[in-house]
Formats: sequence, structure tokens, C-alpha cells
Amino acid sequence: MASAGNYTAEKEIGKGSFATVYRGHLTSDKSQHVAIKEVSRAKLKNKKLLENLEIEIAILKKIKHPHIVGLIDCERTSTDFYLIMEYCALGDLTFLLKRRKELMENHPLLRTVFEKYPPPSENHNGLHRAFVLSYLQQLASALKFLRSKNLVHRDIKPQNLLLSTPLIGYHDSKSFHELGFVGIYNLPILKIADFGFARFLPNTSLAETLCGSPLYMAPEILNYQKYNAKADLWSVGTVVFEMCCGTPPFRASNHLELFKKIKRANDVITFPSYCNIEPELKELICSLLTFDPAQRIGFEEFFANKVVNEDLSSYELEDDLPELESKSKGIVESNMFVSEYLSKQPKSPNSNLAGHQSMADNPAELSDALKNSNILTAPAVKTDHTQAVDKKASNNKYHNSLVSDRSFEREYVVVEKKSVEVNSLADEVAQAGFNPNPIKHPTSTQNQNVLLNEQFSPNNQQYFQNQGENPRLLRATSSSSGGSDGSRRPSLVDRRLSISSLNPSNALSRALGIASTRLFGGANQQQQQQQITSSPPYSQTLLNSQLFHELTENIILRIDHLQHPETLKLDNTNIVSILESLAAKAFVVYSYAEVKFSQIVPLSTTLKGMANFENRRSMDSNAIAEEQDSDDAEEEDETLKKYKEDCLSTKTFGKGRTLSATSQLSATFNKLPRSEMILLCNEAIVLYMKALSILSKSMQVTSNWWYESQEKSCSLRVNVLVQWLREKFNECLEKADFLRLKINDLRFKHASEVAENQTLEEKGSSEEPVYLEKLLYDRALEISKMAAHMELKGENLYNCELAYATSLWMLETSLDDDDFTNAYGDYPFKTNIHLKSNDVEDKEKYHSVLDENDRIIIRKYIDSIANRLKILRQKMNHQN
Ligand SMILES: Nc1ncnc2c1ncn2[C@@H]1O[C@H](COP(=O)(O)OP(=O)(O)OP(=O)(O)O)[C@@H](O)[C@H]1O
Repeated sequence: MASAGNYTAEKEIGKGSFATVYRGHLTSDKSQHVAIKEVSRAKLKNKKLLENLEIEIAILKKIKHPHIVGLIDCERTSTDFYLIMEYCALGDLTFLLKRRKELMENHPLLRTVFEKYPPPSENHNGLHRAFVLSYLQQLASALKFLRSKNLVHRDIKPQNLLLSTPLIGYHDSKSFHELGFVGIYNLPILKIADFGFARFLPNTSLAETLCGSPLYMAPEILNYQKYNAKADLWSVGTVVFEMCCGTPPFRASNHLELFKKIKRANDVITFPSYCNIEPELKELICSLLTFDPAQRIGFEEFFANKVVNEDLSSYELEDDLPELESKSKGIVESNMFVSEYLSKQPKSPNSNLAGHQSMADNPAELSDALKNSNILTAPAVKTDHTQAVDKKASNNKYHNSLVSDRSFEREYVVVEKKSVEVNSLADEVAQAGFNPNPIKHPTSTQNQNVLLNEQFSPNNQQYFQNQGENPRLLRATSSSSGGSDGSRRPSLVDRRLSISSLNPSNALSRALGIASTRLFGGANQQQQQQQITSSPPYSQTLLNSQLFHELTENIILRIDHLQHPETLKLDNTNIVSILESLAAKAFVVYSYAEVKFSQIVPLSTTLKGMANFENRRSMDSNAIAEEQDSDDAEEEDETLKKYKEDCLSTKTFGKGRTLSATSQLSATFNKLPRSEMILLCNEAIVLYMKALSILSKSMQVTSNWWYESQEKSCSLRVNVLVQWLREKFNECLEKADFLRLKINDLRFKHASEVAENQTLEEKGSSEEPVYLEKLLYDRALEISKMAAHMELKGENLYNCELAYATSLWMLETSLDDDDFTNAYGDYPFKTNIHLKSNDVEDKEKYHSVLDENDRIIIRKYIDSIANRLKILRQKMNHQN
């Protein structure tokens, strides 16, 4: 961007989930620095996000407070919003917490500040008591102001706590306090930003909406419960804890795990032994980090707390003032943002390893280090385009380093946000009840599905509770299990329990689970056993493909509108067919990913792998070093046992696999050369990413329809679909995240195996590129050939039908040209997906590897397979 109204943008300084932030100035006066937050309307397709931004604008316009980032102006164009904000040259609090060492070396002002207020230890990221208390008081002051306006921020986290240069516009403590500031006047000044999630409290229904970033989220939000302004106090507790100890109090791989961890802690907050915090501050942190909001410290008590009101004047540095003041002015005059002082020198390969070592000193940073390290994350395959990008990148090293360093934060937050959105929408749909006058959807009418056309209302939930193992339901499911012929398919009664991972104690969920089985099938023990032992690569797809008979009857009719369902006008009559089409696409990709996953991480390995995965996020650096030394000497601890139980009860991975069969696969995987193992992981990740992107698109469609429709109720069929989409979304996210760590480990081992003198690029580029389209295309042809064989041999025609349908959906999915790598804003799972763009500016955009000729060929295949399917169905009808 170049300009917005009266303002000119200079340089990108930050990126959030929906916005890019630039440093800029008033066009007519270069000395008037501003921050310009650019939000593209295209990213706000969802009505709710647009609403969030309008809320941020409305709130910021109304409020003026010294510890809240002010909104100066706002520009709207047909494509973008521009929020012109007060500029905070020292960035956000994460810079002080995560980049302190480098800032001490390179940033003249912060070096002096850290010299005057030295951190308690070199070995962790905690800050001097003066910083902690000053920022605590500034946060309290801003929150007090927000309370007085009935506002809850709901997204307090270090990234949203910006720091402005001290001693600009005032010279001493007196004038500082007269201007309304609190805290220590010669330290960087904290200001709360990002009001996208803030709401006026009286609007309680909106206050129930889930939002925020998991690490700093209150447990009641993580658990989708109603929450109130006290959620902000929990977040304050996490930030203060992190300022003291250098890491947030609780870390986990996803919000559900985080919730479990917080709950398990049972209000016992463990301060690392290296943290020497006085009892009053500890007590305050503990009272903020209290699980039950009712027991948590209240606002008045918090504002009146002794530490929050401590006189900090003894920390103010009268003698050193001139030095600090001149350095502050220097920062303003140089017009450099904090990130521009970081990592100017490109890191050598060795320094990457050294980086690991030092990061590992701080256990919580290790997983970030593993994720962010160049050595562990292979660059995209070199094309002319990427080389050009690299060239540009090397000129921009400090910026890239910052971006990559912060990418983990963003990925985590963005993915989590998506996950929270998906889960909260699914909950909302489930809780809203069913339409007592269901619309006759084409598919449900065709199938005469007793269960799904049942008249439901929220009160009818009682129906399930009273019925328990409801004979009527069982009859409904079993009688419909044969589909239109009523005889050829295996009994669904046998299978109904194997598919549902919904909470069995909830009668409604159980009913949804049964209905879900009806739609998406499951596998009885015997079939699963057969699948494992015979294990042709396509069997898994077949086995789970019960849904196809229902979802593919109108396949050709539906395919046309699938490319951009978000542009469709949604109503209650077409929502089912759109969701079913998307679900079918997601399902074939997911099933293929599962095949790969089972080759990489069979059950036995999964148990250990998942336990490691969990432990890695909590173990100390010594334990990690030991773990790298002895991969196999894993003790079977409680976590491992828990995973085993979960897996064996088919709740998590390994659904339907047996230990012996999966350990055979494991042996095969472990015998593969490392590069092939990496390839397999890459393929699985790419497939999960694609599945995630389709699932996320489906939820986006649901969300648009749901929030646009006046009536908050829907048919059970939609509800079942939404619950299934959510379940698969969570599962894919978990598995992709797991594979991401797995591939990092493999790359690490691989990198240490290759010759020392190879450059990082050479190491990275030795990985084969993965083309999603090719994966799907090859697989689809393999399956359709197999189907044709089975048909010729007169084998089970039902299986042939499913195989043709699978193949069709796969080919159809391979024609998608949307950017599945960007389903979450940035690449959540770095992999070596091939990008085919010649335009450097366009580098973020994913381009399908198919050209028009390829597409014509694929469409021909689709036509001919669809034709075979039609003939087969006629044959089947004839036989019956
Ligand atoms: N007024 C500002 N002055 C200086 N830097 C800013 C300003 N506003 C934002 N930034 C920088 O830009 C980054 C991104 O800001 P933004 O508000 O878009 O996203 P976020 O809050 O980090 O993420 P999300 O919106 O996903 O929660 C911030 O973390 C900060 O480093």
C-alpha cells in the first residue's frame, strides 16, 4: 500500500490474523508518525469479522486513555479498511520478552533501559521488577477505564500490549502523571491495542462469542462457557506471570489440552525455581489465575491491591534521565521500528544450531525453536521464482528473521482461532435446536431417512434422554442401513458405535453420533481386521465410504457449484447439498491422508509419538537432550498409558487398527530411507492441509448461512453434518500438528546425516516437492482402475460403486484452484508444497500445478467414470 487518505505508508511492521500494520506518516508532515493498520475486505468475508472490525473502529473512536492505543483516523475504500493509529515505535511486549538479548546488543534506547533495569537472570526471559510493576499498573489503569465504559477487551496478550517511546512529550515524573499516565515515567510506556474482540458488556449474548488467543485465554473461554469481564483478569495474570518468569504459566498444543492442563493444576500455580518473586506478587498472580471466575479476584479488589498501588517512584532514575531522554529522541528521529534493530546479520548454519542450544535453555522456547529453525524447516523447492524471492529476502534479512521468529506465534494463534471458531459454531448449531418444520432436502427426501426427517425441537432432546438405547432410533438406523434396496449393505447397528467420538454421556450427542454413522459409515471389527490384513492401499477409503451412496447420487449436478460455494446464495434448501458435497470432498482427502498417516504413525508408534509430542512441550532442556540421545528409551508413564487407553477405545488415532497389523506397517516405515520418510510425512501433511481447508471452507459456508438466517434452528441433517465437519476438523488439525513435529525431527536427523559442508539450501532442496493435485489424480486413477477390475470380475458391486465415487470426488477435488495452503492466513504447516508463480509479488499465492490441458484430461476422466458409475447403478438396480 502507498497511501491512505491523508497518510502515507512507509514500511510493514507487523501482521495479525486479519491485518497488516505499516509505519507511516501524515503526508503533509513527515514528523507526524502513525501506524496504519490495513485490513482487506476480502479477508472479512464472514459477517462477524467485519462486525469485529467495525466494533474496533467504533470503540477506539470513543475512547481516549494514555494506556490505550489511540485511533487517529479511519479510511474505508471499496477493497480495504485503514485504521490510522498512534504509532508505538518499540513494538509490542513480545519484543521485550522474546528478543531481549538481541535488543540489548542493538537497540540504543532499550540497551540503556535494560542496563538500568537489568533482568533478574540471563537464563530466562523474565523482566526486572520495575518493568513488571509498571506494566501491571498501566494495565490496571487501562482496565479500570474500560470497566468504567462497560467494556471487556477479551484479547489481552503480549502481542496486543504495545510500547511507546518514553520521555517524548513530557520530561519528568510530575508532568507524566499529570498527563494521566501511571507507572514509571522513564520506561517504555505500555498501551493496550487491538479492540477487535472488545464488546460493550451489556450485550451479553455477544459476550458469549469465543475469541482471543489460547495461551492467554481464561479457562471458561477455552471450555466454551459463558464468561464475563473477569476473563480479562485471567489474561492479566498470564501476562504478569510471563513478565516475571519468561514463559506463560500454561502451554499446550491446542486449546483443549490447554484447558485440561489448567484444570489439572487445580489452582496450584507453579513458579519455576529460577523465579524469585515476592510473596505479595505471587499471591496476586495466583488470585488472578484462579480457575473459577467466581473465586477469581474481582476488579475492585484487583484495583485496590497493594502491589497494583505500590509507589514506584524509588525506581525512577533522575540521574540517568538526560541519557535516556536523548536516546528516546534518537529513536523518534531515526524513525526506525524496533524490528529494524534485530538480526541484521544473516545466521550461519552453525548459528542456527547454537540458537537451538540457547533457546533450549528456556524449555518453553524449544518447540518454537524446532518449528522456526531454518535447519528444520526446509525451504520451498527452488524455482526461478523462489530464487528471486530468496534474493530479495537476503536484502531483508532482519525483517524476515523477525517475521519467521514471530510466525509460530501467528500460526498457533491463527490456527487456534480457526479451531475455536469452528468448535464454537458447531456448539452453537448443536445447542440451537432443530427446526420443528424441517425443509425437505432433496437427498433426505430421496432416502426417506426416518431418523433425519424426525421432527425435532430443543425440547425433544428429552426424547433421547428418556429413551436411552432408543429402539425407535435403532430401528430407524438399521432399516435405513440398506439404503434404497434395504439389503446389500452391512448392518449399521453393528457399526454405529465405532464412529462416534462424541461424548457418550450426552444423549443428544449420542443420537448425533448414531446419525453420523448413518451418514458416514463406520466399520465393524471384522471388516477392520480384513482391511488391515489385506491392506491394499485403497481399502481404507472404501471401508469408510458408506456415505457415498447418499452423497454422490447427484454428484454431477453438484460439482459445478462446488468451486466457490462461498459465492452462492445460501438458503435452507441448498445448504444441505452444498455441505454434503464439501463433506464428501473433505472425506476423500481425509481418508487418503489417513492411509498415509497409518503408514507413518501406526498405533504402537502413535502412542509413543504422541506422548513425546506432549512431553516435548513441557519437559526441560536436559530431558530433551536425553530424548534426542536415546529415542527408544521411553518410560511408559501416565501420559502414555492415557494415550494407549484413548487409542484402544478408538477415541483418538488408530481407529479400527490392530496393534499387530500396524506394527507391520511401522516396520516398513522405519526401514525406508530418511528422505522417503520425509516425503511420506510431507504427503500426509499436504493432504491433511487440503482436508482442513475444505472443512474450514464448509464451516465458513455454515457460518455465513447461520448468521444470515434469522431463525436459529436447523434440521438434524445439517446438525449432523456440522458435528461431523467439526470432528474431522479437530482430528485433522491434531494429526497435522503432530506430523509437523515428526517431520521436524526427521529433518533434524537427516540434516545431521548429510555432509557438513552442504549449505542449508542444498539440504532443504534435497526434499522432493509434493503436488497435491498429482497425489489426488494418481490415487483417483488407481482406485477407478481397481473398481473396473472388480466390476469385470463381478465382485461386490457396492464396493465398486464406492470406489468410482471416491475416484470422482478425488478428481473433482484435484481441480480446485483455491489456496489451501492459506486456509489459516499464513502457512500453518510448513511443508514443501510446490508453488508455481512467476510473480514475485504474488509469492504467497498458491497456484495449482495443473494447466488447462491437464484440466481437460481430468474432466474427461470425470465424465467417463461418472458414466461407468451410472451404468453400474443401473446394473445394481436391475440385479435387485
Ligand atoms: N499502533 C501500532 N504501533 C506499532 N506497532 C503496531 C501497532 N499496531 C500493531 N502493531 C504491530 O503489528 C502487530 C500486528 O498487529 P495486529 O493488531 O494486526 O495483530 P495482532 O493483535 O498481533 O494479532 P491478531 O489480530 O491476530 O490478534 C502487533 O503485534 C504489533 O507488533
